[in-house]
Amino acid sequence: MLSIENLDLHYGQSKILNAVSMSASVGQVTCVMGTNGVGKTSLLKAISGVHHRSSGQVFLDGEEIAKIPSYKLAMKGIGYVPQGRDIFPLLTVRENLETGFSCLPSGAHKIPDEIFELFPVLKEMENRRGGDLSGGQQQQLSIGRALITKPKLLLLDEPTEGIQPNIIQQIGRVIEYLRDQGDMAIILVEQYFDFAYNLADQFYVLRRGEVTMSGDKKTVSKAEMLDAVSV
Ligand SMILES: Nc1ncnc2c1ncn2[C@@H]1O[C@H](COP(=O)(O)OP(=O)(O)OP(=O)(O)O)[C@@H](O)[C@H]1O
Repeated sequence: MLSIENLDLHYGQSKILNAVSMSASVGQVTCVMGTNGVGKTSLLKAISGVHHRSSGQVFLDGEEIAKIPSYKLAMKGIGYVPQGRDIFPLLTVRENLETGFSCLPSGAHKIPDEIFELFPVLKEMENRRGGDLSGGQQQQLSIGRALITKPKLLLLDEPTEGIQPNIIQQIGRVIEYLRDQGDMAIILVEQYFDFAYNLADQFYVLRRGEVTMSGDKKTVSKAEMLDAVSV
């Protein structure tokens, strides 16, 4: 459903991604792994249209999307949970969720019960300001807000960063649930190796902006994957 071919990305004169090719399929979690600063976030920015690639092609269900602005890509089904969460601190939890309505036709402006079933704390905190939530609660809100847009491709940028273990487990269960529903592709950028390994169906390892290893979890051992990430 997502296919990337020879993607280059620059910030000014600095080349950050070099000929990256990858794909992601519906019903699978595709993990992008790598140490700090290798270009994982930049890759998600290129897919979501937040920062456009310099060359290469990105296809969503066969349509070339590399030059489409991010708000239009959100309407086409790309849900983005950015690193740092980007919650609107002065809006309530409900209002944060409702910002996702802008991607939906006016008849569909309702928060599905499923969001509160997946993240009960969002119901409890519905009228609290986003800025008053803990980091873990904000992460759940950020994922919930992306799900409101009914994505067919969900991009998650380090959802475990700075989050307490019980919420990490809960987020892991939600990712598994979404994968098993079988109607979206999930790209998970993650540095927490065990979390990523447990969830991954396929993976790509980035190093200095290049894919140095990729594979299917069925054919690559955990030790091989860990070696590739740690180099
Ligand atoms: N807006 C920007 N302008 C210039 N350089 C940038 C910008 N954003 C990121 N970079 C640089 O691009 C490189 C890749 O950054 P990126 O955030 O994509 O890496 P990352 O793998 O996601 O790292 P981390 O795990 O630390 O988030 C880094 O060297 C970073 O300093």
